[in-house]
Amino acid sequence: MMKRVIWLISGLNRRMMKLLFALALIAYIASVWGTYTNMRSIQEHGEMKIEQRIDEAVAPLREKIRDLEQSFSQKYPPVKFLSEKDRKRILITGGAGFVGSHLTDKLMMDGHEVTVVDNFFTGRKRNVEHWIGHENFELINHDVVEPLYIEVDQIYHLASPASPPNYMYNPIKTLKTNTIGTLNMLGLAKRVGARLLLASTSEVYGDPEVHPQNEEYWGHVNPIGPRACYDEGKRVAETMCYAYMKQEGVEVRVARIFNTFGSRMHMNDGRVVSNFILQALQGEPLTVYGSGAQTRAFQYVSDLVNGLVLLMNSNISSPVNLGNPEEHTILEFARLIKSLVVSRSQIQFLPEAQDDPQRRRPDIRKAKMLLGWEPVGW
Ligand SMILES: O=c1ccn([C@@H]2O[C@H](COP(=O)(O)OP(=O)(O)O[C@H]3OC[C@@H](O)[C@H](O)[C@H]3O)[C@@H](O)[C@H]2O)c(=O)[nH]1
Repeated sequence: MMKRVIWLISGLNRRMMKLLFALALIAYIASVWGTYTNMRSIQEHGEMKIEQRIDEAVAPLREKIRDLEQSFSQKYPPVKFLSEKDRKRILITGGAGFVGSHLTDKLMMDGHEVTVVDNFFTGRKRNVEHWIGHENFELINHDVVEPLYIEVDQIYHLASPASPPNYMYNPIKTLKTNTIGTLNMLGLAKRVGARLLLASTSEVYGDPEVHPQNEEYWGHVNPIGPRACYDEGKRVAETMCYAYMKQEGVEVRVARIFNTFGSRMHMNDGRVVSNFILQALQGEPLTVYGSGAQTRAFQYVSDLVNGLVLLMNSNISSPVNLGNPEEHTILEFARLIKSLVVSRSQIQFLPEAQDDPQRRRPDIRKAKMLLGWEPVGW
């Protein structure tokens, strides 16, 4: 009996022990789970706080980005919509230069796709920066002395330094640009079937013996003088155009550009208009080379750009003068600029520049008759 009782008690004890052990285990698991969930909630709370702080810090940045995005989409000058059939793919070599950048503006605003190629020797990114990012615009840092492989319908070949101090600074480079560069662009025109317009110059007439200069005149150029790198470079560039036209059937247009002025001429350009304006504004002497009796006629850049576009889209393959026929002496220009700026500057006479053309005035009857173009001034 006693044994049975002891066995019962010990049996009960074993069950109790098991029960107690199970309860202890559950209590332990519950406490571990409790601590875990507690820690998680603290962590989640912390994370929420951090996220909130990040949100607070980023909010003004997000606003700035939104403002910037809005300003990006509004910053371009207005561009016409052209249908696929009318929209052309146009390459402008030297498109970041003085004339090139104004031409870029016109063709972009007319709704075309414009690719500007420039080596930034005299051109400046600033001149076309207002188009950067526009879907119709592309800017390529490239020297035309190297071949270029792109698909285009029209090529305005303007790449070359144009101011006498600039083109004389590195005559070999000027020659390479106007010879190899022009060959490369004519090769491109031939490959892709594009029409090419060459920006030639009144300098092909040299120091002219015919006045005013018409397109029939062959010119009077010193082939070994300091200006020859540009004058002869442009003359042979014209020769190349007509060789490609005759031999390869390339469509060419040749604009003989006379003296031009306007915005985006660089302060250090060295040509007479920018020199005189800068000198007059700074109260420095206006530097007249020689007696000042040599003559020029100046057209405003917007007139020139209109003429270039008209010529490109015409059927005139022979050279066309683009310039303003209103001729004045350089001394008259010096006096005019001095009075317009209301400057106290003196006029200083410096030695005459070698081979400086003495008289220059375009005969623009051809442009008037065939393009309906004449300068309207500024
Ligand atoms: O400070 C100056 C600068 C120039 N000049 C004179 O002003 C006249 C015009 O000189 P520019 O340098 O402006 O231009 P140029 O007419 O000599 O050459 C220009 O011709 C036509 C274009 O193709 C080119 O842009 C450029 O070569 C020249 O007689 C020159 O000697 C001055 O008297 N003072």
